[in-house]
Amino acid sequence: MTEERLSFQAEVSRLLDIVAHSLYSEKEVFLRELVSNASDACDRLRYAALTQPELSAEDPNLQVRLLADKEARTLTVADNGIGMNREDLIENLGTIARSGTAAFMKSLKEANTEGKKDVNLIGQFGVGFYSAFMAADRVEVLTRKAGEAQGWRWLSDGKGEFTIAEAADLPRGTKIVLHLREGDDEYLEEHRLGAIVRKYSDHIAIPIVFGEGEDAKALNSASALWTRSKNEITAEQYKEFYHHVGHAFDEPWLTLHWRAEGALEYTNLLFVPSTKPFDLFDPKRAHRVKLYVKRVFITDAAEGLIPPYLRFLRGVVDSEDLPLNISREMLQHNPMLAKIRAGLTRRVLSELNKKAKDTENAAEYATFWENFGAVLKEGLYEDYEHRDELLKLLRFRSTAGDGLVSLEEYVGRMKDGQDAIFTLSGEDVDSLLRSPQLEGFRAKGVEVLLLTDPVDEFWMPSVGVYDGKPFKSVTRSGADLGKIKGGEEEKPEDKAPEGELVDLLALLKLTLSDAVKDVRKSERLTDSAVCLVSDDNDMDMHLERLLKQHKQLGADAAGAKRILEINPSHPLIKRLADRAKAEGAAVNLEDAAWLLLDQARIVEGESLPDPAAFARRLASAMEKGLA
Ligand SMILES: Nc1ncnc2c1ncn2[C@@H]1O[C@H](COP(=O)(O)OP(=O)(O)OP(=O)(O)O)[C@@H](O)[C@H]1O
Repeated sequence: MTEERLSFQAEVSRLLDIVAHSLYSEKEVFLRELVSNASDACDRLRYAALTQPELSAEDPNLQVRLLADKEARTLTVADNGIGMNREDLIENLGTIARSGTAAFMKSLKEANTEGKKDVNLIGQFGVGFYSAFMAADRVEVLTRKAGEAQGWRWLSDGKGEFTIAEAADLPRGTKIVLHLREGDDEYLEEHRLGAIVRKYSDHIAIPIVFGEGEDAKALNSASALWTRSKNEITAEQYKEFYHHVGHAFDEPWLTLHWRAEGALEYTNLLFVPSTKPFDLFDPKRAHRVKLYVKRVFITDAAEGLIPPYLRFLRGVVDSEDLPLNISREMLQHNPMLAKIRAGLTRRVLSELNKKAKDTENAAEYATFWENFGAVLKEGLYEDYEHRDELLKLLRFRSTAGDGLVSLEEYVGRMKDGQDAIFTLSGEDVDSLLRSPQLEGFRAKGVEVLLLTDPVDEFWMPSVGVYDGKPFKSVTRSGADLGKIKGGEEEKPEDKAPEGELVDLLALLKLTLSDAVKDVRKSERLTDSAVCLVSDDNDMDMHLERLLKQHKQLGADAAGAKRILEINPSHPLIKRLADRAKAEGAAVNLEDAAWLLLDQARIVEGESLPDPAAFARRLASAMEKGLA
C-alpha cells in the first residue's frame, strides 16, 4: 500500500504550533512523556498476555530503550509493548484523546480570550506524545501491534499533516524516532538522558535502558515505587510518581503510602491532588486509581475500588490476593475488592481527619476543602457507615467571619435557647450575606451557616440532625427567633401597634391571596421592610430554584407559594398600617401591596412574574412621592 497523507484534527495543529514555538523552559519533559507512554504500552501488553500468552511469547522481557545516533542526530524511544495498528495511529496520534490535553486546549482558549500568554500553560498540563515536537522537527513512529503481522510507519513534521505507510520487518512494539532540532544535541548524551530518566521516571517498574547489546546500561532502578519501603523514597520521587500515575502536574496535597497485612494483603500509594481535576464533576463520577495485581497492571477503571465521593484520589492499589487473570467485568463482583475499598476508605478518612484537626495548619485543610469538599459531601447520603467520620470533615462559611467553621465549633457557640443549626442556601456567599432573612439572626448574634454547594440540598435533609440539633433553613417560617436570648431587645414603641398591623395584614392577604400562602408579622427582619420565607412543610426556596436550573422541575412550574413577612418596626410598614385603617384602603393600597411582594422577590433573586406591572406601579408611586 502506498503512503497515505492525513491531516491532524484542528486542535492538534493548534497545539503543535504552540508546542513548537514555545520557549518552554522545561523542554526535557518531552522524554518523561514518551517514556511514560512506552511504559504504559508495556503494562497493557503484560495485562493482555495474561489471557493470550502468545502475544508476548517471542520477546517476553518488557523494557523501554533509548538510542542516540549522533551522526543522524536522532534520539529513539523504543518499547516492546502493545504497539499500534493503522487505526490506532490515526486515532491516537492524529486527534486529542487524552482528557488532560483536551482540558489544556480548553484553558488555552480561555487564556487567549483574556489575552494572556498561553505557552506557559504547557508546563501545567503536559501534552503527551505531541511534546516530542518540542525537541524534534520531524517525528517518525515505527510500530507493530502485538498479535498482528503488519507494521506501520507514521511520519510528521508537526505542521498540520502526517503520513502513514506500511512498514516491513518491524519488531513488536513502538519506536519513536526524534529528528532533533538544531541546538538540541544535549538529548544525544547518555549522562543527560540518564539524569532526566532518574529525575522523572525512576519509579517506573520496567527497565529503561540506554544503548544496545553489550553496552546497554540501565538508567532506572526498575522496581515499582510502591513496593519500596517508605524511608527509601524521597518526596521528589513521590511527586514524580504522582505526575506519572495521575497524569497530573500539580503537587500532591497528601501522599498516603501503606501496606495492609493480614487476611487480605495489598499496598496502596494514594495521592490527594492540590488542585481540582477537570473531570471532577463528570456525571460518570469515575475514579482514576489504578489497580494492580502482584505488580501487573489490571485496570484504571475498577468500578467499586474507590467510593465515588473519594474520586479525587490518584495512585495505585496493588493486591496480592486477587486472581491475576480476573476479567475487568468480574472484578466488580469480587468480594475482595469490596474489602479493599472498605479498608482504604477507613484509612483515607482517618488521615483526612488528622489534617482537619490540625488547627495550626488550618489554611492547608481549607485548600483541600475548597477543592474537594463538595465531592466529599456526597458520601453523607451515599455511605451511611462513614457518615460520622464525614461529618467531622465538614467545613462551612458562616455569618461569624471569613474563616471556615466545623459543626462542632458551631454547636459549641450556639446561643441560649437556640435548638437548631441555622443555614441559608444560595449561589454565593456575598449575596447570601445580603439576605434580609439574616437580619434578625444577626441582631441576636446567632450564627448562620452559608451553603453554596448544590449538594447541600441533598445531604442535609438526609442527615437531618447533628449532635441532636436539627438543620433548619432561616428561610423557613419555623425558624423561631423569639426563643433565643441575646441581642438588643426592641423597645415597644418601635413597632406598629398590634391592632394596626391586623388591618394591614388582612388587606395584604386579601390583595395577594393568589400569589402568596400567607402574610405574617416578621421576627427576623430588622432593616428590610419585607422578605419571603417558605412554609415549614414546603420545598426550600433555594432547592426549588436549583431544581429548575437543572431542569428537574419545569422552569414555569408553579412551585410552592411563599409566605410574605412584614417588618413591624419598619417606617414604611408603620405608615401603611396607619393607612390601612382608613376607608377605601383596599383600593388605595393595592399597588403598595404588590410592590412589597415584588420587592421581596427581587431581593430573593427571583424573576418577577409581571415586570411591566411592577414598573408601572413603581413609576406611579414615585410620581405621587414627588407630587
Ligand atoms: N509507545 C506507545 N505504544 C503504544 N501506544 C502509544 C504509545 N505512545 C502513545 N500511544 C497511544 O497514543 C495515545 C495518545 O498518547 P498521548 O501521550 O498523547 O496521550 P495519553 O498517554 O493517552 O494521555 P494520558 O497520559 O493523559 O493518558 C495513548 O493513549 C496511546 O494509546
